[in-house]
Amino acid sequence: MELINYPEKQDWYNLVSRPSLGTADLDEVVNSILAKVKTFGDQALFELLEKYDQVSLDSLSVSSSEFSDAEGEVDEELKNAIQIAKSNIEKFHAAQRLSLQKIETSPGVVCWQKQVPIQKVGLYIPGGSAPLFSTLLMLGIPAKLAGCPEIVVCTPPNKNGKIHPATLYTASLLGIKNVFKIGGAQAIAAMAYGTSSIPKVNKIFGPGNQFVTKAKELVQTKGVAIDMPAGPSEVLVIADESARPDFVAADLLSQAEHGPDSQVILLSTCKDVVANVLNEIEKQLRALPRMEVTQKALQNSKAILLKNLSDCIAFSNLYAPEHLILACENPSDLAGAVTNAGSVFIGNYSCESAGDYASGTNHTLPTNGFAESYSGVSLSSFTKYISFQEISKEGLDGIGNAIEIMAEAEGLQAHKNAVTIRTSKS
Ligand SMILES: NC(=O)c1ccc[n+]([C@@H]2O[C@H](COP(=O)([O-])OP(=O)(O)OC[C@H]3O[C@@H](n4cnc5c(N)ncnc54)[C@H](O)[C@@H]3O)[C@@H](O)[C@H]2O)c1
Ligand SMILES: N[C@H](CO)Cc1c[nH]c[nH+]1
Ligand SMILES: [Zn+2]
Repeated sequence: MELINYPEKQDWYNLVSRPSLGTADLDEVVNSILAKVKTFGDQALFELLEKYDQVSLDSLSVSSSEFSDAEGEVDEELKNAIQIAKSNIEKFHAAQRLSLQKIETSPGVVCWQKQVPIQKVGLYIPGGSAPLFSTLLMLGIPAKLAGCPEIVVCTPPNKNGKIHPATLYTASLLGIKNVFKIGGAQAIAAMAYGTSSIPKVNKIFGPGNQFVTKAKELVQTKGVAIDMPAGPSEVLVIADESARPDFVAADLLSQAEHGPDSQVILLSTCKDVVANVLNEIEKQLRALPRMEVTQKALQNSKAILLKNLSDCIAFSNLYAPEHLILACENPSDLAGAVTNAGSVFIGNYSCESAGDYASGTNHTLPTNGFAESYSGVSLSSFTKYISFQEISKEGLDGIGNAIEIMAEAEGLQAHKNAVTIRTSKS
């Protein structure tokens, strides 16, 4: 991790940039994948599976026997853990249901909204370097709670053409049957355009690597909605003297192990805290099975000394991290000053992994600074709000003149007439 001592505020802008894996032609590669899938459908998907996942398949869909085999392959301990996570995620997301009221804005003018589930949703479950079945809980649970009638799941198969049994067990637990063996930009293209095997959807959800994230960005301009840009994982920790260096190091490593393009940031006002955390990272890193990938992410990562905690929060708000951990003496005070972050973890015992798996919050979150303008996935991500209004004759009499004046001022006579024709003949 690069150590940076007390940078000047004008230099902060250079410090918030995220690493890229250096695929200069990313747009070109992804555009070409999208075009192939749009033109050749399933045939392109089979070819791209061979090219990028080194697997040759006859069918893209997961069969019912694969679902039942998976049930037997997941041990009871993991099933129980998944059920605990499911229960907490359900509780947190069910509480997000809104009670929408009818509002009489003027006498005789009644307006209201109805929450309607998006009819066809596509869930992308990452599986390149790790099978993230937890992501299926994070997307499948709110999709089911919202009442989305058609749920399509795409996830990359392993070299034997199989989906991880825990992913299939989780799908069964949630009552999701449409699971397809396809990953990367090609999976996003399939759900955006539809192929003979994979249905076209209205909105695509889910995190992924740079190919997946770029594909989501490109298809959203072509008629399909997306949740948000949810790319390589990141965490920013603000640690003061009360922080435990071993805990902070463990949290930084937990996000660094996601991939070489992940980034972790440590902010502190105390030299000793930074030195102790960096020592701990070295110690803990050596024991990690994904040491190599984690080390690469750490090369993109920074430990920054700042003058005071209000500078730490100001830097964090500029960085807009996917995850923010406040390992500080008075974390609640700092939490109140957060304006940009995907999800915030308060105090020494709120480890980021808790939000990844089982506390109940959603782990599909905006990265790369997009927390400035996007929220993470929630129940409302799976619904649309349709507005309704019912206006009586008296109601229109009451607001008609205002409408007529405004329409005339905009030079839109037909708009004015639609009111006048109703109100002038009474
Ligand atoms: N922001 C969030 O909410 C969040 C949540 C979970 C995971 N993540 C991130 O998701 C990512 C998962 O990435 P992953 O790679 O493990 O899995 P992935 O499923 O996103 O991508 C794997 C697919 O990428 C395609 N691919 C691989 N190399 C390619 C190439 N050279 N050209 C074109 N396509 C190629 C392959 O088809 C493969 O199936 C990680 O970066 C992780 O940090 C983010
Ligand atoms: N930290 C990831 C979001 O950036 C989510 C995840 C899933 N499994 C482990 N972690
Ligand atoms: Zn994680």
